[in-house]
Amino acid sequence: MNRLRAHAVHARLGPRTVLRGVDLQVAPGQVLALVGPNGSGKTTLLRTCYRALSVHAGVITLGDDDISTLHRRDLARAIGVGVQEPASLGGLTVRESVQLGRTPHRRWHQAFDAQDRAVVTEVLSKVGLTELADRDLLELSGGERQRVSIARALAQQPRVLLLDEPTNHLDLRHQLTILGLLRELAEQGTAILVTLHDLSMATTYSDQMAVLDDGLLVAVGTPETVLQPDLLAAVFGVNAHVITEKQGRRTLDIRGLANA
Ligand SMILES: Nc1ncnc2c1ncn2[C@@H]1O[C@H](COP(=O)(O)OP(=O)(O)OP(=O)(O)O)[C@@H](O)[C@H]1O
Repeated sequence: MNRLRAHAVHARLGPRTVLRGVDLQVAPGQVLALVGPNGSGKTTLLRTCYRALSVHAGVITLGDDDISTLHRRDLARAIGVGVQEPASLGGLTVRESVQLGRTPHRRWHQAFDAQDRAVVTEVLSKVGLTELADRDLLELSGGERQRVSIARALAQQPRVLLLDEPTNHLDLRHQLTILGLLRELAEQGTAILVTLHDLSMATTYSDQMAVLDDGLLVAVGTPETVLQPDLLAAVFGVNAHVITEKQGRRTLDIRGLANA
């Protein structure tokens, strides 16, 4: 029902074909990390998944529904999106901005109620923004803005969460907080598709990884099956391998550049 799936998706930006037949699915309870070099098409794939960009060919489905046929409000209720905040977005406080995540749950002109406010307060606390709740967005650092964007998506309480580089600009403590939150949400049944540049974090925190290279999906599976040394060298140009500890925890041991 809440499975998000890309079927043979092609996407174009201007004259360029950026996605070339991508098949991918993320199920409830799963964190799927989408990784790949700069320009491989990660953001583009994410954008097709929340209809910010139309597919050139193929289809994106949520359960049995083609997302292009869903009413905007139904799509917004089902899919939460956290992307980089534009720096110039001011005139709202952090709390007001996060509260906008509740909009799909309200009728037209219906005021936010006590439940909305409780959700917002909880989410602000989870991402460490309680102290900044009344600050104008213009007065935030890059990492703080990033957490506002994530908080707004979480306040939506979506069944599917799409996040583009959520750990960008975040200090290590906040990176671990956010990735821990994603694990918590997945355990509660949310389907999570997240783009990450940090392969180590992706290895440790995801259930599944998908590797995009020049618009093609070249591998999908658990981090240890996907991140084979040959793939890490060919796609990312690094000499690295996954270590699985006895307790099942995975880490990526990065030795350096592949040809060094
Ligand atoms: N407006 C545009 N017109 C034409 N090509 C574009 C446009 N925006 C991006 N591209 C190209 O599309 C390709 C995919 O870009 P995309 O942003 O999806 O990659 P990405 O994997 O998210 O990259 P990064 O890791 O650098 O964020 C890149 O080759 C990029 O140069």
